[in-house]
Amino acid sequence: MAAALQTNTRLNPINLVPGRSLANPSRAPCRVRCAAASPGKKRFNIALLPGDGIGPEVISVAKNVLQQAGSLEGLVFNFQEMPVGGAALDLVGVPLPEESFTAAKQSDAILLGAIGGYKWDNNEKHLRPEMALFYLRRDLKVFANLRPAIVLPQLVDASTLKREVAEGVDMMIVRELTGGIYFGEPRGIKTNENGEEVGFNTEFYAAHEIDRIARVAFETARKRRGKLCSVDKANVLDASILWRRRVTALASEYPDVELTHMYVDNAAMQLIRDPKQFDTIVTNNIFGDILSDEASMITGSIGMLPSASLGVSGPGLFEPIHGSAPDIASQDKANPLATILSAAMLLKYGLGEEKAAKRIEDAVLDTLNKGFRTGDIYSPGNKLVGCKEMGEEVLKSVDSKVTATV
Ligand SMILES: NC(=O)C1=CN([C@@H]2O[C@H](COP(=O)(O)OP(=O)(O)OC[C@H]3O[C@@H](n4cnc5c(N)ncnc54)[C@H](O)[C@@H]3O)[C@@H](O)[C@H]2O)C=CC1
Ligand SMILES: CC(C)CC(=O)C(=O)O
Ligand SMILES: [Mg+2]
Repeated sequence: MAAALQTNTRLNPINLVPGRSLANPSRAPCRVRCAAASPGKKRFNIALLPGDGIGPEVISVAKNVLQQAGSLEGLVFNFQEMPVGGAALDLVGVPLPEESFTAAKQSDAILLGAIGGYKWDNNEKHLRPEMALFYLRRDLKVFANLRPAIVLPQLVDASTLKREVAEGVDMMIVRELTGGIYFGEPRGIKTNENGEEVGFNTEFYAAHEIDRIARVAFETARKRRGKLCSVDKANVLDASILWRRRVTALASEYPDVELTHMYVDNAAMQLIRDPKQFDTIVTNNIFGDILSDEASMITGSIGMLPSASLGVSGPGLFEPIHGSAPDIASQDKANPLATILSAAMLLKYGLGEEKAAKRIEDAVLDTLNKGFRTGDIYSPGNKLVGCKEMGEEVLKSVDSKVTATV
């Protein structure tokens, strides 16, 4: 049963392992010093950014799982919890306080819940909670966002697609995260010469931004099934024309990877028609945002999809792909598995601690095997649990695995 998630463990993307950064030498001495203080132990600083809505609920659960899996592998975590998003706005009036950013930047890895909520929806743009996400991603320079979408055998029936269409789906969406229309200039709302208000954004990509995400995607595909589909809108968008040209030019460096191109509207359709045709997808910021939400439903729920955001140096940012789900916040209904699996990605991609990551992945599968389900992935015959209980069950599975092997 572990096979489905293990597929994931083959995905170590090139040398994008932030925990090994030479550009942040402060971390290496810490590990040496702490290892000396407690022999056999490695110590890591983890920034926890719970955020809003269901964010604090899923982070609290994932933190315990991370701590437990780590401790079984001799890892000691020093957690520093900081406010971001609406929580920070309420506390100090800005979505990303300097102290929160500094704590994140100086950490070995960051685990984030989710940001946003009705309360702040009418704030001016620079005072919207979501700006914290954009500042974090931009200023941490985490341009490569890996979003694995795997239909676990235990959850085939939770998929909204027919069993024969969903079963066996295992894809990796490589989303460009720090460019494109979410960051492009000019943008704004202004009044035009006719006195009418106009809103505008700019889809902007420089060649180097396309090349670096394409390389991550080629390397990722190379370690998987060797198939890369680049998704764009090159029939109408200039930025996509450049995107396709640059990705195509790089293909000769990866002769072992089969490159195809697809327009995003077709890709949205093909994901539902025949998702198994996809192995690795590379796409821009906005298309990756949308297609990964779509892909999540193939796996059963948006509450199942983790993500890793990586740059060439500095800490990685790990978060579920879902938002703050204000409609179910504070009701103990959230599925924490996406965040728990993000913690596994943190261990694997952020800290290079694959064994601890596998403990979490196995524990998630074990918990699902035992039939525990939150409402979003529930099907008759299983045991309906809330966020906390799901977390407790995963924790028990992390522990029982140890008991079994001792
Ligand atoms: N990374 C982040 O922090 C993100 C933040 N947002 C923000 O979150 C807020 C809500 O946005 P929505 O568009 O409603 O997207 P959302 O992802 O928060 O929720 C969409 C739907 O999925 C459900 N859902 C999400 N996560 C779930 C989980 N773990 N377990 C069970 N059900 C879950 C929600 O209940 C809702 O019905 C907004 O303020 C938005 O800007 C949205 C997406 C990402
Ligand atoms: C605030 C949103 C753009 C964040 C989001 O939806 C995402 O990164 O998936
Ligand atoms: Mg999104």
